[in-house]
Amino acid sequence: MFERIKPGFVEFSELASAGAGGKVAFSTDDFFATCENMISDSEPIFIEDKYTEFGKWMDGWETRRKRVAGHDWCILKLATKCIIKGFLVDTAFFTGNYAPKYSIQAACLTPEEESLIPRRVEAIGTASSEDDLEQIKKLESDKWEEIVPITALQPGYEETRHNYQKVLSDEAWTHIRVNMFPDGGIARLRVFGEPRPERPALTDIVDLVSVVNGGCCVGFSNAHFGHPKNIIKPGKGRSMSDGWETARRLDRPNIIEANADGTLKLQGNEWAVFKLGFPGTIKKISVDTTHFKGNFPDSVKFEGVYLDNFNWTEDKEIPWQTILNSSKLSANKEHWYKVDSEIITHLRVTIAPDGGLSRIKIFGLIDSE
Ligand SMILES: NC(=O)NC(NC(N)=O)C(=O)[O-]
Repeated sequence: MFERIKPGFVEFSELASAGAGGKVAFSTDDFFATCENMISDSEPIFIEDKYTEFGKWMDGWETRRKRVAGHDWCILKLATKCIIKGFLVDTAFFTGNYAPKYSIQAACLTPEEESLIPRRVEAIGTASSEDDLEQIKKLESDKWEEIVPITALQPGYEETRHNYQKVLSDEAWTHIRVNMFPDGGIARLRVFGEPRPERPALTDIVDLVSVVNGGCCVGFSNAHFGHPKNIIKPGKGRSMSDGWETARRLDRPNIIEANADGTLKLQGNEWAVFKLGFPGTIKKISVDTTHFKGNFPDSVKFEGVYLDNFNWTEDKEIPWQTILNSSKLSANKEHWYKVDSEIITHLRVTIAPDGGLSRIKIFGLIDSE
């Protein structure tokens, strides 16, 4: 194992992957392998003898060897407007064909500007037409700020594939432009950041903890198999690895005892705390244990709190208020609960005694203040 020590910014939500809601808006060349692969949620793989009619099948974005001036680039739409904290450029398996250098620009595009991007057709063996390139020039305004200058990449061997890059800008962006100099392949691009979406209308019922509405995980007790930031992503979980899964508690022999009446007495629990995108009141909760069959938690509890300064730290005494009393869960299923909370800024989800959740949703109304 050559896993490098990961930088702190990987704790932030990932906001470019397809599972988070990221999209490829444009790419200059998709000859060997399409740009969509670069934002796939799965880990890249290599299949020794797999070839397409265009060349070696590669699990990433790979362009042709350029025989004309210029470089290849693409535009990605992020899952939500966000402050970018850092990137992981993974060149896995691209060895003699990795992009030697890259840079990243970012912009906050209006819907009108976004509509200038030519319609994307995802297919290997394709390249953007002269018309598309002419059309997209209209977007090459001073809006694109360089947030990663031209930087060398390392090849996709196990010990060098993970190219991390910290970002210091505090501005919020909707799109990034990834430039490869001059051409080549990138297996995966991960964008870590803090969501900063536009405020939804006060009358809309929204999932206040969803990452696309600005929610983020700010603390947890255990994330051994899967990080709790996964459970606030949109859509269904892809597999167990796309959820929050704790280790089996080491005090297991003592955690499950029977009360005198035969009911279970569970001891110990695991928790995760989330900051909501906007303060609001919660009306409906969904807890989804999809994929967790032999390891769903026995029960779940939801609590909330309004913190004036909008900050939470583990060492603070927090006056948590119950929103959903401890409720039994079952395997591989979405559970719905009606609730009626005060205005909250933070949510604590407690599972007893341990196990995994796929997704949570808290539908409610944004506070008018
Ligand atoms: N063996 C290769 O990977 N060759 C080429 N790439 C693909 N995908 O065929 C290349 O050199 O760019």
